[in-house]
Amino acid sequence: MGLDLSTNPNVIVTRVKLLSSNWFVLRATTFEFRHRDGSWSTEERETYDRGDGATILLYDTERRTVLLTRQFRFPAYVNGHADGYLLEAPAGLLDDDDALRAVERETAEETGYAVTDAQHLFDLYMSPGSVTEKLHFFAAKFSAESLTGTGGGLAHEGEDIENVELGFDEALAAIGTRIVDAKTVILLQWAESSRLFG
Ligand SMILES: Nc1nc2c(ncn2[C@@H]2O[C@H](COP(=O)(O)OP(=O)(O)O[C@H]3O[C@H](CO)[C@@H](O)[C@H](O)[C@@H]3O)[C@@H](O)[C@H]2O)c(=O)[nH]1
Ligand SMILES: [Mg+2]
Repeated sequence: MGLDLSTNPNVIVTRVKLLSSNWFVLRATTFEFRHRDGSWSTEERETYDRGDGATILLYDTERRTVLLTRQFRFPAYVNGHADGYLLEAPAGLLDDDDALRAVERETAEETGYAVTDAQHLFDLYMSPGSVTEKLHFFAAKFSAESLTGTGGGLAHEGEDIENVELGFDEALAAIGTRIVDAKTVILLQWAESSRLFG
């Protein structure tokens, strides 16, 4: 993957080396890169490819709350987050589904809520220096009537995911302290800037 890239004439991929495919795929790619002054240099970049993902802000405007999840994230733990538990908007990898279907599936798996009317917001690269993933952002209402399952995540994947309903103002105030997950911050700030809660 990568040798066939041709949409940018200033980039010629010459070598793709598979470094790991233990869980997802880590590659080292060598390419010739034409700089703005016309000179060429040889560059190498590692890319971690987990496919794309989708995430969603579940909101209840009447009760003025959002529904987040809490789960253990080893990469955050290893990088200094004391207990490794993060508050996050529900999210997951697309696998073979389109983004809307994937976000409905992940919301059900992780929270137990059935989402049918998700609004697409935008698609963003979350860590473009090293991770290929583009994340598709959505928002949808949730209510007691749409709680149809148990949530919790997939036990056979080792997931143990808890629902955490927070007041919207409390969630906004927690950005940078209790809430340090980028996709979640983006969704909360989208809700604020679009005056979702008035
Ligand atoms: N064995 C094994 N399992 C893994 C590994 N990495 C992840 N998993 C398992 O695979 C599950 C993937 O769950 P998803 O819900 O599909 O993805 P996600 O990790 O929640 O990803 C979402 O959040 C990320 C962080 O914000 C986003 O990067 C991503 O786009 C997506 O939205 C994880 O919960 C974990 O159980 C690994 O290296 N080895
Ligand atoms: Mg997930």
